[in-house]
Amino acid sequence: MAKGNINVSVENIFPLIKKFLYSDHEIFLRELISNGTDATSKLKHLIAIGEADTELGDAKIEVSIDKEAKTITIKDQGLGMTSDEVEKYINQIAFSGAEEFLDKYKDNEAGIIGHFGLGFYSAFMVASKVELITKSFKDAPAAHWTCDGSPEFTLVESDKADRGTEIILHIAEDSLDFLEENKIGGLLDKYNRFNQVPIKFGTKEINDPEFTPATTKDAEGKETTEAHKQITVDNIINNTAPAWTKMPADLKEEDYDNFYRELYPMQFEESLFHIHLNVDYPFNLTGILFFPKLSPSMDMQKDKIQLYQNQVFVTDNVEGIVPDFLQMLKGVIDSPDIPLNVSRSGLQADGAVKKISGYITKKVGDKLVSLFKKDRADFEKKWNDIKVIIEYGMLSEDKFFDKAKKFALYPTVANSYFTFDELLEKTKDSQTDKDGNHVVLYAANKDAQHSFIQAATEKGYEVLILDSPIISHLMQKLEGSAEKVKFTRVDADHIDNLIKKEDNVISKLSDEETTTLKPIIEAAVNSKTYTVQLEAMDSAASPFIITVPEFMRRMKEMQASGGGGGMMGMGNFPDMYNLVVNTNSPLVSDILNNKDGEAQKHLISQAFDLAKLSQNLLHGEELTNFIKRSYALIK
Ligand SMILES: Nc1ncnc2c1ncn2[C@@H]1O[C@H](COP(=O)(O)OP(=O)(O)OP(=O)(O)O)[C@@H](O)[C@H]1O
Repeated sequence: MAKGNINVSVENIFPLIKKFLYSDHEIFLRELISNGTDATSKLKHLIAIGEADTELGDAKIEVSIDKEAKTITIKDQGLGMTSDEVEKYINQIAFSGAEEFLDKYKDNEAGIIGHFGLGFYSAFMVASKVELITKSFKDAPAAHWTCDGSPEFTLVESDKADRGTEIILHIAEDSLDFLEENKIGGLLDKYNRFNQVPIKFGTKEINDPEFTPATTKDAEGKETTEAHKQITVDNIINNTAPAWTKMPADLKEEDYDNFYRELYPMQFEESLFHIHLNVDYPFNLTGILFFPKLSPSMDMQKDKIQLYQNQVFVTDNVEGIVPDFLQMLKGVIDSPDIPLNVSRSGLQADGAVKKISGYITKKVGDKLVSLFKKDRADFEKKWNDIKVIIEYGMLSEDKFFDKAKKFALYPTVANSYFTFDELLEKTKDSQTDKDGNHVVLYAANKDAQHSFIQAATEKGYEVLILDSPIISHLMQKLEGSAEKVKFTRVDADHIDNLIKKEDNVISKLSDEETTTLKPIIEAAVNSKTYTVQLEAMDSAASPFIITVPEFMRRMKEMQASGGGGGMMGMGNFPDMYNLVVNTNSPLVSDILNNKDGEAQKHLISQAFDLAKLSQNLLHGEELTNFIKRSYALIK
């Protein structure tokens, strides 16, 4: 029997391991299963190259719980270890590996991604004693290593006859909850549901596939079918060949749908489309990303992109790996090239990670281009569900902005969908004002801005419907990308002022009359919020129109949705409106010519309230007064 000290220089590693992030004790299982998986893959490789004279069989990893003995056992059928190898790999390599990991971890507590790399010694997070019984595929006696959490260990021969390694964890008193089947089942499902080697966790009853229940008829012709024969089989908890590990050419549309359902069993909406990632140079990455159907009631944070490493779950926090705007996607990425023992900030500096992030952005862009080209009608149908992600991407990544010009859509109130270039082409002649500004008209809400939309469409203008929260930032960017293009919301002014043409409307009122009228209206309106503006417009247009100056509104919106670009302090600026009075409207002439001061005031108030009403600005006492006044008028 051998006894020894693992490493005299660091006696305190065990208490350190135990103290290691309390909530992450669960990773011990993933680490030990990964070792079993590696041991199985290595053996497979050795057999393949003729260096191991043995059969792999249907090698699996078995996880079992013994509540009475208070143990959890993880048993593999991999290459095993000789006694000398235990000495080398467990006492020296694994130990110094754990030591190194903890050393890094100490300085970098919460930042480490997925806490990979602690390895074999993570067993001591939950166990007070660990036994390792192993038999190598080589012709050598089995070895039995025991360690009770002190740096001392024992190593003796064992009579284990079958190849592979068995780790027996004697669960510590403070970790007994790990002896619950549900707990272990949950962890297997979280970390290992796509493990490369099958994992057996108990058994289950299934209908015997070899057996066909017989149906018999009695004298009256009533049919009875006998019960199905049940058999007990291994409960294999994982799918060893998930869709993302296959070649895109080998998968059909329904395979992707099935995988989406497998990944998110609680998600009842189908995904809109998928992007299969598959690259092996200059880095290794596979995965499938899904564009989810975003519905406002859905908890967007719930089903996130999952990061795997060689089919083992690491984390669903892909910050720093996947560009921000794509974090609303779902699916899986699997890459052995993402360093996990660094902090999040360390990730950003990593060359491979930067390339990965760039590659994902490019693939998503390419896929969108091809979907758009392949079936534009279908793309238009999906636009509402994907626009937020794309608009966010256009704002945050310049390369994506350039690519998105090919497929980003701008829907109109009449349900046409234009690309930006198509829109500019279509409206170039009609919507360019006398100063050469190409005015892109848009509305944020079809109902609220109804009268303005109508006025614009009657003139034959195209009005876009742009209602995303970040759209004001995007408009700013689009304006910057095209010369003399100006976005203007339809209610920013009277339509004739939004796109000013050469033909000036002649005012029915003389300058003198206008000068007389202005203070009369200002006195009746009596509000600092409204700036009265008298303008000669089409006589059929409304007499009073309330407008929100484009610049002011957009700055406020940009500030509200964050992301910079807004003017300092604009967010707190009070609402300001223009009250545009159409001096060519017959009603305005009536107001001017009415010599009864009270009646004149009444007319102004009534017209002003109607203008407010059309902008949904009439509330409370003002609304009550308006209704009373209106009834009085029709009496
Ligand atoms: N189940 C096992 N079967 C065979 N060898 C094993 C097994 N578990 C551990 N080993 C050996 O012990 C070594 C150290 O294991 P440990 O888990 O500490 O680190 P690792 O697996 O090399 O790396 P990582 O830090 O990523 O886990 C392994 O490299 C392997 O040689």
